Amino acid sequence: MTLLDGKHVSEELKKQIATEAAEMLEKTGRKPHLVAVLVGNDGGSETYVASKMRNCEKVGFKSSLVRYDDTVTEAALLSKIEELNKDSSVDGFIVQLPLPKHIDPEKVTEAIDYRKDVDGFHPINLGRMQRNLPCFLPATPFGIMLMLQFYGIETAGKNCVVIGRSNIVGSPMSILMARNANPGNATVTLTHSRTQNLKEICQKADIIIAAIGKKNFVTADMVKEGAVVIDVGMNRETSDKTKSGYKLYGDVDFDNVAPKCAYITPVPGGVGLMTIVSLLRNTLSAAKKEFYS
Ligand SMILES: NC(=O)C1=CN([C@@H]2O[C@H](COP(=O)(O)OP(=O)(O)OC[C@H]3O[C@@H](n4cnc5c(N)ncnc54)[C@H](OP(=O)(O)O)[C@@H]3O)[C@@H](O)[C@H]2O)C=CC1
Ligand SMILES: Nc1nc(=O)c2c([nH]1)NC[C@@H]1CN(c3ccc(C(=O)N[C@@H](CCC(=O)O)C(=O)O)cc3)C=[N+]21
Repeated sequence: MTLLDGKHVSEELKKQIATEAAEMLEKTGRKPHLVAVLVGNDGGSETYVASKMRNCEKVGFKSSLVRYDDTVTEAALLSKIEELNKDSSVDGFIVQLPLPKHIDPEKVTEAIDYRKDVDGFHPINLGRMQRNLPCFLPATPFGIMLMLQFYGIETAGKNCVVIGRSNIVGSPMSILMARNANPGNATVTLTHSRTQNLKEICQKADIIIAAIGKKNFVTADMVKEGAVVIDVGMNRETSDKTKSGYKLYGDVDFDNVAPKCAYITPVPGGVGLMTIVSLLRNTLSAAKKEFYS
């Protein structure tokens, strides 16, 4: 069993990003600039956004945080997005999800200029991804592709089962794995809460990508010997044994599944770190106008 080490891979990819950012500064006098919009004070979101900002500094980007109380109106948020769309000092921005119930995430996503949509959630980026056209790829699925590529894991012709069909992880993941590209060219089954016989479907999988949001959902009896298991889950439980006051669990019963796997990602230290590096990659691409002028 080989552990897919998100810490190692993300550090390697960040070196390359830092080099390119330094070259850009040299040539243009500008740093790539990412803005994160955070509404409310959800513990997970606070941690992830803080980590995104910290990583920007590490690779020589400028980063700014725009904070709102969870009582902010949808109109006020949309008007901020309009302002960020027009601000030429901002290369890319993200609105951290989830949003409070009174704000429609679909409206917010579509309001973002697709040329600054470094999360890759806008329908234009989604459609361009499906067509294999240059675009911002959604950070988590992109990070998983980078991880597979780094370890030279063969995906062509493999049976890939994605569990979960969210807009930000499962659905785009299934598109990327099925695309005629490398990595890609897998035979993909996209499963969700209405799927029947999930266990039997998983048992046939060469690659399982779990994005459900439930601790220990993927158990050893679902996994075939020699499978590749990618665990996207970030389930936080309070704990008095850790400094942070919480402990993170993936969606996979790691202790029992890992011995059967050819490759597996740990949580923490796996996909989450790749998500952040992908966001940095997209921000650099935005600053360089690699996809859109
Ligand atoms: N590591 C990272 O960078 C990231 C981690 N995450 C984490 O990944 C997990 C998933 O996130 P996200 O995609 O946003 O989650 P969502 O809650 O949006 O989606 C969960 C999906 O799982 C499906 N599901 C729920 N129960 C079952 C079941 N019993 N059997 C089969 N499928 C089921 C749902 O089906 P249905 O559609 O039918 O409801 C849904 O499609 C979370 O733990 C989240 O914190 C998320 C983003 C990035
Ligand atoms: N607009 C938007 N874009 C996102 O990309 C987005 C989002 N909303 N909402 C929530 C999910 C979740 N997500 C993670 C990012 C980093 C880690 C991460 O860094 N994880 C570390 C540990 C973090 C910790 O210690 O708590 C790890 O796995 O090692 C996890 C999860 C991005 N998301």
